Amino acid sequence: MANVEGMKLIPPHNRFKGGMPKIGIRPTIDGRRRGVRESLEEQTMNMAKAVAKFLEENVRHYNGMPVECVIADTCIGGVAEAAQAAEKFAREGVGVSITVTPCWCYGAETMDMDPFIPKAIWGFNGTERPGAVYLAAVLAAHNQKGLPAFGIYGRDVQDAGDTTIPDDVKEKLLRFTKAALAVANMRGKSYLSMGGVSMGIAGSMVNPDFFESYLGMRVEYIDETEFIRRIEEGIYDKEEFERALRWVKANCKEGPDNNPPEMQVSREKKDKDWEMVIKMTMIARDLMVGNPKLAEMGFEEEALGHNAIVAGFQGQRQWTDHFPNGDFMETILNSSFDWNGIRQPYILATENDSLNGVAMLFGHLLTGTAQIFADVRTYWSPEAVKRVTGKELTGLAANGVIHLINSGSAALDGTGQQTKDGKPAIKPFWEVTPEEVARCLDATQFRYANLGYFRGGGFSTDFTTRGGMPVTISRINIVKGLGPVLQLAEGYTVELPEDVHDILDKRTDPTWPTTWFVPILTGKGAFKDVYTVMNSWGANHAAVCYGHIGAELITLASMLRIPVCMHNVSEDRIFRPSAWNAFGTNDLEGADYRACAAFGPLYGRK
Ligand SMILES: C[C@H](O)[C@@H](O)[C@@H](O)C(=O)CO
Ligand SMILES: [Mn+2]
Repeated sequence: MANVEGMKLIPPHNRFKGGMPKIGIRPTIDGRRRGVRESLEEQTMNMAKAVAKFLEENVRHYNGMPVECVIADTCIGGVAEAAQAAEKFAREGVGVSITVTPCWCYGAETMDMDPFIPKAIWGFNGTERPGAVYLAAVLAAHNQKGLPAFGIYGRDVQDAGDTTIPDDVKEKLLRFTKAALAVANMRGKSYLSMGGVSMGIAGSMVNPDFFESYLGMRVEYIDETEFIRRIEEGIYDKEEFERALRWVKANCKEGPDNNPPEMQVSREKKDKDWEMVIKMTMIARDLMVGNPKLAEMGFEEEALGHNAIVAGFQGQRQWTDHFPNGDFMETILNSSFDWNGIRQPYILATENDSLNGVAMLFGHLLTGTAQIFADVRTYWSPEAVKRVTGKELTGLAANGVIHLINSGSAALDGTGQQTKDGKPAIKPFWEVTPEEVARCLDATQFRYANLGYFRGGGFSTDFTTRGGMPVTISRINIVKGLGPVLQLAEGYTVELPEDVHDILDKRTDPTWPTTWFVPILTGKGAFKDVYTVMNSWGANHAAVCYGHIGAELITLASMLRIPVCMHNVSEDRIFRPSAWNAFGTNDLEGADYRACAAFGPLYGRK
C-alpha cells in the first residue's frame, strides 16, 4: 500500500509570470438621457453583477484559481464609454469579454472591438425593452467587421424586473467562458520541444506557425543534451532528489521484467536508471516552468524556465537507444501528484507529438484534469476477439473496442482510481484526495522497459484503466492546403474480463498502460461503427480527457478558427459564434470549415 501520510494539496497558484486573465463584463445601454437611460441603469448593471457573481461562483481557472470578473465602471451607452471600458480592461488584464443588456443600444458604437479577446453577448429576452434587437444588431456588426462573437439569447421571455439568469443562458455562459479562458490562458505561453523529431512522427516536426497563428503561443526548442548537462553538472535540487528517490522507492512498485532472461539487466543498472529517470523528471519540469531553487544555487538563467504550459520529449530514438526512456518522467509530470504533494499536472507529450500535446492542453485547460496520452493502437472487432479468446464481447464493448496504449505519458490518474459519486473518475487535481493518490499508485506497476524498443532501459508505466468513465479522445491534425483540424470522439472506458484483457494485452506490450475505449456511435459518417471511428482517426495518437467535453472543444476550436473534422456531439450542444450561421445552417460541418477559412487563424498575420 502506498504511503500517503502527510500528503498535502499544493494550493492552486499561477506558475507563470504575470496575472491570470480576467473576465470583463460590459453592461451596454441605450444612451438617450432624460428618461430612457436612467430607467435602465439599474437593471443593466444588475445583469452585469449577476453574470459576474454566477461566473465567479461556478468557474475556476485550469490551475484551480478562482476566476475574477471586472465590470466596466459605467454602463456603456456610446463610444466614449466603450473606450473607457476597453482601457479599464487592458489595465486589469481582461482576456474574455461578455456584453450584457436588457435593452436596445447602439451596435457599432458600444461593441467590443478587440480582435483577440473572445466575446459573447447576452441579450435579455424581454419585450418592454428590446435586448434581443440589440443582440441581433450588434452581432450583425460583429460579423460585418470580421470580429466573431457568441450570441446568447434565453429561450423564454423574462419580466423586466427579473434578475435571475435562466438555465439555458447559464449553460451558454459556462460553455463560452470555459473555452474563452482556455484561449486567454494559453496565449503568450510556450510549447517546449525537448529534442527533435521522434521516429519520423510528423507531429514532432513542431510547427511554430501553427502555435503562433492559431494559439498565440511560441515554440521553444532545446536539445536533449541539456538533460545530460544538468545531470552531470548537478543543476537540480539535490534535497528534492533525495526526497523524490525515497518516495519513489516507497510508493512506485516495480513489476516483473518482461524481457527475455538473457537480455535482462542487473539490479545495479536498474537502480541507476531509477536515479536517472527521477532526475529527468525534475529537470523536464524545471525546463518547462523554472525553479527558484536553481537561482539560490547560482543558476539564475536555468531558474527561469521556458514559460512552457505544454512540452514534448522526443525520446525515441537517439535518447532511448542509449539512455533510460522518458516514460516515468512523462507519467509523473502528467499526473496530479508527485513527491511534493497533490498538484497541477504538467502537460507533456511523448514522442514530442506536439499536436497531441495541444489536444492534451485543450483538455487540461477546459477541465483542470490530468490527461492520458496514447497510441490509437488496435481496433478489436467482436469477431477477432472471439477468434483469439473464444469469448464474446458484451455490454458497452459489444460492438468492438479500441485499444489505447503507449509506453509513456499516461497520467497515473488514468488508472480511474479516483471516484465521483462512487464511480471511477479523473478529477481536477484540487479535488484529488491522498487516499485516491494511494489507489492510483497501488493500481500501477513500473516495469522495466522493453529492451527491444528501448535499448537504454528505463521504466514503463503499467496499469489498466477502470471501465465506466465518460471520456473524450481528441487530436489536432495539420493538413497541407487546409491547416489544422480537430477531431474528437466522446465515449466510455470499458473493462474487459480479465482473461480476455490478458490475451489481448500480451499480444501488444503488457508493460504499458491500457485504456479500452468505446466511442458513442451515431450510425452516421465516422461514427457509423467502432471500426470506422478507428479507421477515420487522423494520426497514431489521441489525448484522452475525462468527461464528455466534445461541446467545449468545439466551442474552443471555433474561437481559434480550427475546423472540427470529426465529432459525435449532438447539434443541440454545439455553440459557435453567430457568424457561423451565415456560412450555412443545414450542414454545420461544412459551415464550420467555411467560417474558419474566411476569418483565418485568431492571431494570423499576412
Ligand atoms: C516503442 C514504439 O516505438 C512505440 O513507441 C510506437 O509504437 C509508438 O508509440 C508510435 O507512436
Ligand atoms: Mn506513440
